[in-house]
Amino acid sequence: MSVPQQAPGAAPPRPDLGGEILSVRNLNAYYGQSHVLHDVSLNVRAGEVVSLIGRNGAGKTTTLKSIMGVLRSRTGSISFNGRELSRLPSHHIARLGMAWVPEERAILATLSVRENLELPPARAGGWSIDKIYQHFPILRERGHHAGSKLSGGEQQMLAIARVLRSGPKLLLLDEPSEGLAPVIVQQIGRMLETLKAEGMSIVLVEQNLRFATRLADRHYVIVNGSVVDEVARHEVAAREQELLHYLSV
Ligand SMILES: Nc1ncnc2c1ncn2[C@@H]1O[C@H](COP(=O)(O)OP(=O)(O)OP(=O)(O)O)[C@@H](O)[C@H]1O
Repeated sequence: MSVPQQAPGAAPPRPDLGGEILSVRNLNAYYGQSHVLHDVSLNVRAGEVVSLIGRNGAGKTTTLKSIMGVLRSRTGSISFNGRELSRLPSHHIARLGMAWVPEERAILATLSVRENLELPPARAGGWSIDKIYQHFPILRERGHHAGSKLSGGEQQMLAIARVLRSGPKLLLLDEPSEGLAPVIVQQIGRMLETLKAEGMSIVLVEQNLRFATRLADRHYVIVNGSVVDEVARHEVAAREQELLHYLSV
């Protein structure tokens, strides 16, 4: 697999990025006695797309779950818009403007696309259904189809669109390209590019390097529960082999 070519050092830093929206410091996380994350530190600026890349079992999903408060057995500091989250339950964290789209997508199979979109309570700043349909017309076309009748890619789009209803400031996306055909992966990529253009901040967990490098401004490499490297977008081409090595089994 090759990644998009960029001249090393050529990409300008994004002057449009805001201040730090998420700051994770020395995060340690546990499943029972099992110590899975070791002093993970990372940060995200407003409007930035940051990827977490690494092999199966590296700790990417656990990092998202810990940030979102779904996994409570953790230590360290997680600051979101300057607010410390590490003692808050996940529903409180969601109300502060963070949204998690898990790998399993969790859309409701018996409800239609529209009903799935109507289910989350619309909050101030949340996307209206019209805005969602305008940006992602495939969901309008499928509006009356049951969740179970959607393709994997459409389910993924619906799962992402649904969380926009609550007006999140930061999206945590767990392997949105997982299990999808290349042409569908491109559709999801376009959807995320649209969100990026709208100024959304995103943490993207990926094993698909091509997909991650297309979207992300920076990459954190996770190996055995630790962040071992950080690679900026403009360094990707020069460090492609290293990145591929991190992901190879
Ligand atoms: N519920 C759980 N109970 C115990 N151990 C777990 C649990 N979930 C994950 N683990 C272990 O924690 C480690 C990190 O898993 P995690 O799911 O975060 O990895 P990942 O990088 O997201 O990889 P994948 O793409 O396979 O999900 C792995 O060793 C995994 O076996």
